[in-house]
Amino acid sequence: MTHSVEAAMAAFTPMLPLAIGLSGGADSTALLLACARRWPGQVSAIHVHHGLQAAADNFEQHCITLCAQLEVPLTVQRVDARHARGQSPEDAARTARYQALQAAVAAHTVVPASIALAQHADDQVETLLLALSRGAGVAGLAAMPAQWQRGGLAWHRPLLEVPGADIRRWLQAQHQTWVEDPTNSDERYTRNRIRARLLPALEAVFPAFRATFARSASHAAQAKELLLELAEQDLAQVGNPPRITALQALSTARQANVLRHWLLIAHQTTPASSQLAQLQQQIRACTTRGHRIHLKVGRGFVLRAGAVLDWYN
Ligand SMILES: Nc1ncnc2c1ncn2[C@@H]1O[C@H](COP(=O)(O)OP(=O)(O)OP(=O)(O)O)[C@@H](O)[C@H]1O
Repeated sequence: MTHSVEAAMAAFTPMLPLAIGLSGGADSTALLLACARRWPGQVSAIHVHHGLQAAADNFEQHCITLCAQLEVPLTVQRVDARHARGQSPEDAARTARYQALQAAVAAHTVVPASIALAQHADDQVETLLLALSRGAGVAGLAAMPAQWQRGGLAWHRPLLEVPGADIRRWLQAQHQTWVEDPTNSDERYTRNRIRARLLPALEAVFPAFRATFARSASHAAQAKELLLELAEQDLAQVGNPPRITALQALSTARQANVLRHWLLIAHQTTPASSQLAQLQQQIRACTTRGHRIHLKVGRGFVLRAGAVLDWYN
């Protein structure tokens, strides 16, 4: 089931004070308005000024006007979101935004206990479809969590079960304006093509897709947790660096799971599916003293070092 803005707000019980990540678009404008009414004097806003588009100043101006009208303290954090090679502009902007939100929280006069972002049910479906289009595993299919802890703060997405159109209708009913992001209609971005072309088709074929896709994402999120627990136990068993004979004693799926975990937590790298398959084949074939393993994996190489696997880059 999807929820109305009112129902989602009724179910939202963050630790106060609360900061809202305010872009100036419809969704975060609605979230700020609803939260400022519900917890007067306990809500602040943070706007990250990307300087990416000419429209950035309009967003900032809207945030200043809205916060003044609601008597909500606003921090504007400027960032340089230029993207590094191999990183998409959207990813760079997102990473810079999370860092800026965190930095702005520390600079706030009243440090909030929680921070809320305004992603909604359509955003969740888009994230899930993007994950599917990349061939993601369970971790990607888990899509966006409704809450998590990071940097001593509780992060929330209270509108994650509310359809985007309902948020806009709610805002119109409150006679509240917002700024339309001009890049939202730019179909060079995959996310926007999904929104413009796929969501209407899904609506026609599976009218309940927002709720059912969200259910799948939460099943995947649960499976992701189990895989993580198992990987932690298995890594403790095979050791870090992992012993080859201990890896060989695991089933193929479990071995893949623990190898991915080892590479991520010990070396901050993620193997491509084909690299992992090759590595597993080498582990299987490693039955003699002289068997060499030396494979490109993620950002570096895995090699055999006697009885264990090692990694370098
Ligand atoms: N420039 C920004 N400054 C502060 N928070 C932001 C900014 N951009 C996005 N956010 C927060 O992250 C959430 C998700 O961002 P995203 O870019 O997916 O949405 P958006 O289209 O900007 O949404 P909205 O309609 O709220 O503006 C937003 O709802 C908002 O809470």
